[in-house]
Amino acid sequence: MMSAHMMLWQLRAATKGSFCRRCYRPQPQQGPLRPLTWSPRQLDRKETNSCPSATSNTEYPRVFITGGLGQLGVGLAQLLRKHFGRNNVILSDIKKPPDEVLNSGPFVYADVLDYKNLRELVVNNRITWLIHYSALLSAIGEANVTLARSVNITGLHNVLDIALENSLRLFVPSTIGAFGPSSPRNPTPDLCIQRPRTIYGVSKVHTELMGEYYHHKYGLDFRCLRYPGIISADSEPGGGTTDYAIQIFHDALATAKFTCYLRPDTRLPMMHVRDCHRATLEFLQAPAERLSMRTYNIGAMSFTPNELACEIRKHLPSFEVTYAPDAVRQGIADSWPMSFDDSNAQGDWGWKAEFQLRELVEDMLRSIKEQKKNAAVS
Ligand SMILES: NC(=O)c1ccc[n+]([C@@H]2O[C@H](COP(=O)([O-])OP(=O)(O)OC[C@H]3O[C@@H](n4cnc5c(N)ncnc54)[C@H](O)[C@@H]3O)[C@@H](O)[C@H]2O)c1
Ligand SMILES: C[C@@H](O)[C@H](N)C(=O)O
Repeated sequence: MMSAHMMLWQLRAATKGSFCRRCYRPQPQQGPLRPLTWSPRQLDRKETNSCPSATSNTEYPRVFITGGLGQLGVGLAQLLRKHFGRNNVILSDIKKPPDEVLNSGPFVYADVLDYKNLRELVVNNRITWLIHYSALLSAIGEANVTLARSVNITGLHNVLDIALENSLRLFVPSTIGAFGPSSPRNPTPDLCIQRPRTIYGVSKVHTELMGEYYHHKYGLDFRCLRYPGIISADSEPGGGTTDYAIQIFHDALATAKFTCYLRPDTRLPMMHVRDCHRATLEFLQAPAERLSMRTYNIGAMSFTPNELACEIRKHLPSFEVTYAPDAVRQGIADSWPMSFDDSNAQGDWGWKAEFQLRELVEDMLRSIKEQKKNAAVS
């Protein structure tokens, strides 16, 4: 049985092209829309799950972030709230939020494997943009393939269906990990062979292809950026291969010693977290006609552990690094791009990173020192 809302959506999509998410006026068609043939999932319980802010300003997008308590979600929510208003950005996760997150704006529990709950949240909070951050990253995914397959693939299917049914703009990040040993590695272009050897990479190629398929078949406004390794001072990394490039700063300041699980010459693309958040916002705001693709590489810099250590030594001359490569993470890193070609993102929607290695190191050391000082005071 098809819900009335879904039938209406199908009828509109089939007969008139896509519609404005707020006023339902017809919009220029972005791709060939065809009648749907699959059975939508049904809503069979009362929808009560809404945030107190569900009736706030409708001029701005209403944003919902899944997996928002990881390394990237809180910072992105902060930036989006500056632009769209505190109550127009709802963070969600399956973890308990710290006080400062609860006090900074709406937060709700949402498991991306619970389709009905997620749909209820999207409907009751009149969401227009969905940012899907829930995932198990590369190293932790290899340690738990079944869970990674479930969260990264089944979770994505739920999100895709909900985005389609509710005409959302859907952003899902991909990664340098979506490439593999047979991809060109230096630099890696947007379009090339992708045969990753991790469940994380496989799930992200699946994301890219499913999102693009829904875009071309049904007109879903799917947008995807392949992030490099993201470096941030104020949040813990979530079990990736690029995490060394965060831990190194904490250890450098704490003990002036660091043991690196990658070889000194392992080159990987990296990006400062503020560039990552800005890229995400700019890409989400880019007019559809400027996007010649739906999945873009974004780049900033590329360095090895040895180059990073040398840059840190300019500030902390006694800093020592020893190398003890870990077979799993070294194997993953050796199969990933060494640098990213992001010329399409630059040309289509004006992407340009602000942080290079020097600025990144200065900012990380300053931010961590400041955190330590604040912690000592409180
Ligand atoms: N951090 C990076 O360097 C990086 C690089 C490339 C791409 N990305 C992508 O960006 C996104 C965010 O990355 P991150 O570093 O914040 O990840 P993270 O691992 O730090 O956070 C992921 C979050 O997902 C949540 N989660 C797990 N299972 C869930 C479920 N069933 N339902 C809802 N939430 C669930 C976790 O609790 C966690 O808070 C991911 O999709 C990741 O693949 C990150
Ligand atoms: C690169 C990225 O996807 C993540 N930081 C990882 O290493 O798994």
